[in-house]
Order: sequence, then C-alpha cells, then structure tokens
Amino acid sequence: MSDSVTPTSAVVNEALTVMGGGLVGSLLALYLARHGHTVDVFERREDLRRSGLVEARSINLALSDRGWRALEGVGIADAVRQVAIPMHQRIMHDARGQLTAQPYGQHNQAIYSVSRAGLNRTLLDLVEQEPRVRLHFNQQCRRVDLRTRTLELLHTETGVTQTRTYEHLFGTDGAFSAVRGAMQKTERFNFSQHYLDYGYKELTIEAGPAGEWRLEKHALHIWPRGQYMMIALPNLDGSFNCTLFFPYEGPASFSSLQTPEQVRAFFQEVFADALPLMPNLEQEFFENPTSSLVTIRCYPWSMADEVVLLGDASHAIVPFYGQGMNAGFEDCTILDSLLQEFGPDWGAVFREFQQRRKPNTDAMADLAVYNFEEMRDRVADPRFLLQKKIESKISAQYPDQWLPLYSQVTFSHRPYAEALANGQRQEQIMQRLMPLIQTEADYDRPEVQQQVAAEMASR
Ligand SMILES: Cc1cc2nc3c(=O)[nH]c(=O)nc-3n(C[C@H](O)[C@H](O)[C@H](O)COP(=O)(O)OP(=O)(O)OC[C@H]3O[C@@H](n4cnc5c(N)ncnc54)[C@H](O)[C@@H]3O)c2cc1C
Ligand SMILES: NC(=O)C1=CN([C@@H]2O[C@H](COP(=O)(O)OP(=O)(O)OC[C@H]3O[C@@H](n4cnc5c(N)ncnc54)[C@H](OP(=O)(O)O)[C@@H]3O)[C@@H](O)[C@H]2O)C=CC1
Ligand SMILES: Nc1ccccc1C(=O)C[C@H](N)C(=O)O
Repeated sequence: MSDSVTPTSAVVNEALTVMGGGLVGSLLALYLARHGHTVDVFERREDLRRSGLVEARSINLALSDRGWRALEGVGIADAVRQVAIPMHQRIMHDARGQLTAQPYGQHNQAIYSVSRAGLNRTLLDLVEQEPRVRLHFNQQCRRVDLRTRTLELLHTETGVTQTRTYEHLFGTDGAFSAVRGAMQKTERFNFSQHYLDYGYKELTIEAGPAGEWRLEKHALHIWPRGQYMMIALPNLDGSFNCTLFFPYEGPASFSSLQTPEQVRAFFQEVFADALPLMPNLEQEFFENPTSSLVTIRCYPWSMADEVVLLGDASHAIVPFYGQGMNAGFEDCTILDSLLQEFGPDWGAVFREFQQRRKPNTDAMADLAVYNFEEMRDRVADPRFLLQKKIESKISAQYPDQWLPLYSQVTFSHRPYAEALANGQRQEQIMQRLMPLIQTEADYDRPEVQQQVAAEMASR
C-alpha cells in the first residue's frame, strides 16, 4: 500500500468496472482500490503473464516525468526504474552515417526506455496483490447498453457470452474503445479521427555477440530523412527496437517497396549505417504489420456518474512525442486528486475530470503531430540545432522565466495546454532573436544580450 494515496472514505462497497486491463486500466484499478473501492477489471486479451508465449518482439516506450509521478503514486516507480534505460539525448544519423547529438534537458534529465509488456506485467502483478481488485482475462466487451447499464462480454476462448450490469464504468479499452463506441451513438457526442498518410513498421537492431549495444545505449536514435524517418530505442538485452515511419504511397513508401531486394537496396541507400545491424530486415519488413497512425478526439468523456473514458479511449495521439502512455498515466494522477477532493461523488469527479483534462490532451495531440515534423526534418538542420542550444543558454541564464517547450512537456507537470501556449510565445521570441545569431558564441555579444534582456522584461 503506498503512502501517497489516502483512502477518502472508510467503507465503499459498490464494485467499480474497469474495461481494459492495459497500461492505463491496470494503473487506474490500483488507484481506485487504494481509495477503498472494489474493482472488476475486464481484459480482452489473455493474461500476458501466463500465456507462456515468448514475445516475438520487444516493444518499448519512452517513460517521462508525468508517467513516473503516476507510478510513484502507487509505489511502483522504483521497481520500474530497475529495468528502465535512461536516454539523455537524441542522436541523429545522417545519410553518410555522421552523428549529431541533442540533449533532451539538463545533464541529469532523461526519458526512459521501458518494455511495454514488462510494464504491463509489473502493473498486473501489483493489481493481483491488491485484494480489492478482481482481474478477468479473455473477456471482450462486445456491447454496452448505456440505458440499462449492461455489458455484454464474450469469453474469447470458450465463446460463452455473459451479461453483467455496472454502477460505474471506466472505459480504458484503448484507441478503438468499445465503451466509447457506445457513447458515440448518444446525442451530442462529438467524435473525430484523423489518420496520417504515414504508417509504421517495427524492426530490430540486433545485440552484439556478447549482448552489447551496437549503438550508444543511453540515447534515442533518429535517422531523419525529410519526409520520413526511422528511430531506435534501446532494450535491456542489447538490441534496439526500431520503428520506420514511412508514407503509405509515393516514390519512397510502403507501396514502393515490394520485394526483399528493393527493401535492402533502399536501406543501403538511406540507412546505410543501420543496415549491417539489421540481419533480419527483409523478413521483419514483410512479416511485421504496417500499422496506422491516428489522432482521436471526442467529448464528453463521461455520462453522469455512470461512465467515464480515460487513456487512449478518450485521447489517442500519434506517438511522436512519446507522451500517449504518459498522458494516460497522468489521467490517473488527476482522477486520484479529484477523488481526494470530492470523495466518491462520481458525477462531480467525472465532470471535473473531463473539464480539466480535455484542453490539455487536445494540446498534447497537436504537440505530437508537431514533433513528427521536428524529428523527421528539422533535427537535420544545423540552424534548428543552433536555436535549441541558444534556448538552453537562455534557460540557464533566466531559469525562472524560460523552460524549453520540450522540457515543459517532458520534464514538468505543467498542464499541456499551458506548455503549448508558452512554447508558441517562446518560438516567436526565437524568431526575432535568431537573425542576430550565427554561432553559439554570438549569444554573449552585447546586442544579443540586450535583445534577450528586453524580451525577458516584456514577458
Ligand atoms: C508505435 C507506438 C509507440 C508509442 N510510444 C509511446 C511512448 O514512447 N511513450 C508513451 O507515453 N506512449 C507511447 N505510445 C502510446 C501508448 O502506447 C498508448 O498511449 C498507451 O498504450 C495507452 O494505454 P491505454 O491503456 O489507454 O490503452 P492500451 O494500452 O491500448 O490498452 C487497452 C487495453 O484494453 C483492451 N481492450 C481493447 N478493447 C477491449 C474490449 N472490447 N474489451 C475488453 N478489453 C479491451 C486491450 O486488449 C488493451 O489491453 C506509443 C504508441 C504507439 C502506437
Ligand atoms: N494513436 C495511434 O496512432 C496509435 C495508438 N495505438 C495505441 O497503442 C495501443 C497498443 O497498441 P497495440 O498493442 O499495438 O494495439 P493493437 O494495434 O493490437 O490494437 C488493438 C486492437 O485494436 C483494434 N484496431 C487496431 N487498429 C485498428 C484500426 N485501424 N481500426 C479499428 N480497430 C483497430 C484491433 O482489434 P480487432 O482485431 O478486434 O479489430 C486490434 O487488435 C493501442 O490499443 C492504441 O491505444 C496503437 C496504434 C496506433
Ligand atoms: N517514443 C517515441 C515513439 C515514437 C516516436 C517518437 C518517440 C519519442 O519518444 C521521441 C522523443 N520524445 C523525441 O522527441 O526525441
């Protein structure tokens, strides 16, 4: 039991229903239980800890401060830290294999590569130790009747369907949420989904013969190529999980690479330094799925005191800032603080939750799209990198007035909408400043210092 979550009421008997035992659902169940509630979690997949399946691929996620805070709230952060790899910087690989580094923040700051399956497993282990939570696997929600508060659940192995009622339903069933699907059919429910013209494919950079990392371990690697890019995040076993973000159509696209020879020739031309580290490239390229990239927005997220959506079910964003899970975990932190404020007045908790959270996840959705342009294109531009260095000098000189946008999003708990607005104001200042600057040393020139001081005074 963690110290940081105070149960708000002594006896609460009503069982809560959490649909989806993924990253957000399992963390949410822990928070709800620690507020004294009994919780039933229904998860479509089999129990990934008992399936006996060795994962075909390791897939990792970047965890940062908002996620860490939510994990700390249930006392799990230290365990996760043991298996997380800090990434202090981006390392860009140009077409000739030349490397450039860009730190993410101050020298002690990093984003952390963690295994998605490992994290989910750790969360489920913790959930299982919590006597107030019951986990039900292989239970796929097929239908939600919002009027009668009834769920239809299909057992994916036996094919048996059961019907259950709920008092309070938490939809944490991901981007293609069945709970949201039912809400979409209610009056005045807003919904939009927007797919990028890009898809992604997961590939692997293999470990060296002694399990060593063949690229810098403490970095997120980027191969920026203008209209597309590849990235790589380190795994504990010495391998890297690579993701190719690539157009569906066009001259360099998934549709233009149809044969193993074409794939190899293309990688030889544009990712030459990575190719020798990817011995199974052709096989992975054709066996691994090409997945789509979507932003989903909706509102309202709740219905009276009956239903609420959290995580990707309410705000699926493209992955380019590495914030989707972090934002979903932050949902749990916010809900926890509202439970402390309102107790089990679910109508008030759900209403406040959606009102406080929606502008912030909308801002995060925009930031995520913005970061794709930055990663695939701007990081290859020396002027962009110079601008970032100047920004960190301003931040060092005026620490109370200037935190770079990336740090606001990644290393702070400032609401995302404030971070975005602040970042836009800072970008305007940089646009005025950069014409005066050609090198890093120019920052110390008197006219630059005067201009910076004037900008700071007028903020
Ligand atoms: C390529 C890629 C890279 C990413 N990288 C990062 C990153 O570095 N950092 C980061 O913070 N985020 C990242 N994300 C985003 C992150 O994966 C999601 O934001 C996060 O998984 C959302 O968690 P969730 O619990 O809301 O949804 P999910 O993780 O999707 O969990 C939903 C759960 O509900 C279950 N479910 C679905 N439908 C039903 C149903 N009908 N009945 C019962 N159960 C159901 C699913 O089986 C699943 O277990 C990335 C996403 C992608 C695609
Ligand atoms: N924002 C984004 O761009 C993306 C976000 N994600 C998030 O990460 C989570 C975990 O990823 P992962 O484990 O790979 O999940 P999956 O890609 O395995 O998706 C889970 C299930 O969602 C359904 N689904 C997937 N793609 C679509 C689609 N385009 N349209 C309708 N239904 C779809 C499928 O269900 P069925 O087989 O029953 O049809 C699939 O089995 C996702 O659930 C999602 O929340 C994932 C991909 C992209
Ligand atoms: N996890 C990811 C998955 C896909 C694409 C990007 C990321 C990132 O984390 C990018 C990192 N935040 C960056 O800005 O360099």
